[in-house]
Amino acid sequence: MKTLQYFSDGKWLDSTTNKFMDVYNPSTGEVLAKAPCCTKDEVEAAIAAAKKAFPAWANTPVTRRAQIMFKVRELIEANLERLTHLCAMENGKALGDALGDVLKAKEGTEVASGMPSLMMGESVMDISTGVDTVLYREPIGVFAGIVPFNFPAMIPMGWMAPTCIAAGNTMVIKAASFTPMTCMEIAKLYQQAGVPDGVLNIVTCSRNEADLFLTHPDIRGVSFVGSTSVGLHVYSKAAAHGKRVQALCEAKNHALVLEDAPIERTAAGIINASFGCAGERCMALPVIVVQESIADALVDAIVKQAKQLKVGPGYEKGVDMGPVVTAAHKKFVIDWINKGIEEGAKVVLDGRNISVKGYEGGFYVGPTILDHITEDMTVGAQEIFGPVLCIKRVKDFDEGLAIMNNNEFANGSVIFTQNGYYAREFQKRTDGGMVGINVGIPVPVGVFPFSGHKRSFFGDLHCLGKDGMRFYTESKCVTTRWFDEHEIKKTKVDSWDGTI
Ligand SMILES: NC(=O)c1ccc[n+]([C@@H]2O[C@H](COP(=O)([O-])OP(=O)(O)OC[C@H]3O[C@@H](n4cnc5c(N)ncnc54)[C@H](O)[C@@H]3O)[C@@H](O)[C@H]2O)c1
Repeated sequence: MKTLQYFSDGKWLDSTTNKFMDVYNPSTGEVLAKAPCCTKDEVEAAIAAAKKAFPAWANTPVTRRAQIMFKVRELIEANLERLTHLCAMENGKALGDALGDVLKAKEGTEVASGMPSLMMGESVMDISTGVDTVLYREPIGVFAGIVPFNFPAMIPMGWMAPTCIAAGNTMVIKAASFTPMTCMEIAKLYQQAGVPDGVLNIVTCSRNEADLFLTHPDIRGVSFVGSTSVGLHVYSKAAAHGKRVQALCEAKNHALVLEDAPIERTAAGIINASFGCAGERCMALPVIVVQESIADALVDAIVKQAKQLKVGPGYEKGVDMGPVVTAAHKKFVIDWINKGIEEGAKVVLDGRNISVKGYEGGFYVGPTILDHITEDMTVGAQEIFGPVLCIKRVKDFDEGLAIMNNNEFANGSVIFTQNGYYAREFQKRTDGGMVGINVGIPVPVGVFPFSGHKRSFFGDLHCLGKDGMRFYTESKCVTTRWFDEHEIKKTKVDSWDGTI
């Protein structure tokens, strides 16, 4: 078992604390590593290192910063297999899902390599007065990143660090306590690529120490991804201390399936979206709203395909679905299934008692499908973050859409139909921020913002794309009057004769 170090001011350090957090291998239930609970002093020292590194990094030409980011991209590419295995090992997700996670970290660095054009300013010249106005964007200072366990590569090292750093800021990331290792391995690649000491720092710590980011005077902004309750706390506390904040939070994404949707293809899209990453992703599809006329046929097809999924250790070839992240989360998911049954759901596939031979200690929950979910059942409304699919039956498009929008979260929403009119109506009227048409998951693309709505997001600027770049920079507007070259025409108000 490995004792992890934290990364501060370009050095990998042992924490002085004697408190550690267990990092499990969820596929076996064994402890894989111990992550330090960094002390308040250690977190403060990482913030101080980021502050010290900021002026030189901000003054490094943006083209040079972009070059370094491209080097990081090449190193991620060269280490793809190793990082994918590590991600599958610490998180439990299947290799294909882990590869997707790491590839998204690579994509983030690719987009950040285009920072010179992303940060390009604007100018306005007023010939009559000889005044030019130039708007440009500049880095802000030290940012904090607070990340969840479910995408150990993509979120810290694809959504946060590349844009933040390429824009000229410095950053301290609080890695997820359950899954800090992939993030740390990618941080080593940043170092290898030439990111100077102190520009990127990674700590692992408890909530109390992480809370320091929200009030510390040297932290200018906070990027948070996690649950809605913590997100609201982070958003309100950090904003009250004058920081810019983006908080990406929970989801209960629904898919509407209309009666003209091809059953087998739709079921395959749903299987991937609902059970990929064992349901532990914010774009997962935990609720299907299906038109009554095809409901039985669709449920049969989903159940048939779900039964074929191979559940096992994420890092083994041929496995479709790994375990959930911890024993406590397994219990949470099973408690929700039980609650759904108490509320009146009909279990058509039950994953509560699954056992994987040779891996009996792993945190497995098999694919579970609950049918006949109605609007009064909380199981169909609250985030479970596990492989649990709820089926709601409706008579038509309007009823389905109304049910989907009657949801406190609005991260993503999807429709399966061949009818162009309904597809268009859906994109206009759905509350979801990320919308899919005939795809199970509207995948975030690095050049566009990733935009949840309602209680799935708090803040003004989303992550990724131009919004991400704007979050990590502030604009400066410079007005210049060229006295030597232009005669200044003054408007004489007292000479106005009243004619309009
Ligand atoms: N909307 C999105 O894009 C998106 C993406 C991925 C995950 N998520 C959400 O993340 C959640 C799962 O992740 P989780 O269980 O790690 O979430 P969580 O809210 O428990 O923790 C998120 C992070 O916040 C830290 N934290 C907790 N209390 C804190 C405090 N008081 N001050 C500062 N930091 C604190 C945690 O240590 C962790 O690093 C799910 O709800 C999921 O929907 C959302």
